[in-house]
Amino acid sequence: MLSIRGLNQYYGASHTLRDIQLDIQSGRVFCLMGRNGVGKTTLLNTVLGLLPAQSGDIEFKGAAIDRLATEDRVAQGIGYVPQGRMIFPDLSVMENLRVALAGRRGGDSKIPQQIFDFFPVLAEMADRRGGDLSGGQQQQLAIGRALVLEPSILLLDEPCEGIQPNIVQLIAEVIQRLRSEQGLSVLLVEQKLPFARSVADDFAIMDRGAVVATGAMDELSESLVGEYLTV
Ligand SMILES: Nc1ncnc2c1ncn2[C@@H]1O[C@H](COP(=O)(O)OP(=O)(O)OP(=O)(O)O)[C@@H](O)[C@H]1O
Repeated sequence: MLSIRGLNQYYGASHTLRDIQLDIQSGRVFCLMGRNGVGKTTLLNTVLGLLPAQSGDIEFKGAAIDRLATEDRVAQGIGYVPQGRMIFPDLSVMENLRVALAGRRGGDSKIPQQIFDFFPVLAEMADRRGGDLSGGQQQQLAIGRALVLEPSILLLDEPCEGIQPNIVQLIAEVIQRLRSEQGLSVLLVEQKLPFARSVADDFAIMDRGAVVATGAMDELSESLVGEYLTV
C-alpha cells in the first residue's frame, strides 16, 4: 500500500529523517512510535509532500508519488489528520467538511453519510462554528474531514492528544471499523501505549530520525518500550 525506501530529510543542516524504510500493508493499522522530537510528524509531512525529501522513494499503491504535489497525493487516496487538528475555526462544521470536497476529482460531490454515522455529533452541530467545538469534537471533525475524500490510507498524527477518554474510545472504534469494514490502511502516530496496542497491527519505533525497530504490535517487548518509549 505505502512503501518508503531510503528516505532522508533535512531542516537546514539538521538531518531529521535518516534512511527511513517502512512498508504499510493494505488493510492494516501501522503505529509509528517514539519520544517527542524523533521525527514522526516530519515523516508524515514528507509522505504528503508538505516537506521536501532530500532523497528516497515513496510508492503508494504501486506507483511513485515523490514528484506529485500534495493535493495530487491526497487525490490519490492519502487522507491526513494533522497534529493539532487544524480545523477552520470561523467555518461551520458543515463548511469544514465541504472544504474537503473541493479536493475530490470527479465522482460524488456529497459528504458521505457514513461520517455522520461514525460521529453523530457532527450532524448535531452542523451549523456551529468549528472554533466553538470542544477539543474532542474538533478531533472528530478533523477525522471526518479527512474521510470526505474516501481515502485508502489515513495518516493520523496523535489523534488522542488532549482528548477525553470516551472520545478516545470512539476514535479507536472508528479506526477498527474502517479497517474491518472497508479495508482502510492507517498510519498512526501515537505515544500512548494502551491506545496503540488496542488499535494497531504493526509498529515501528523511531529514535533520532531513524527507524530502530519494527514488528507485530503484539510482539512489542518491554525492553523496547523501556529503551525507546518510556519518558
Ligand atoms: N520547521 C522546522 N524547522 C526546523 N526544525 C524542525 C522543524 N520542525 C521540526 N523540527 C525538528 O525536527 C525534529 C523532529 O520533529 P518532529 O516534529 O517531526 O518530531 P515528532 O517525533 O513528531 O515529535 P512530537 O511528538 O513532539 O510531535 C525535532 O528535533 C524538531 O525540533
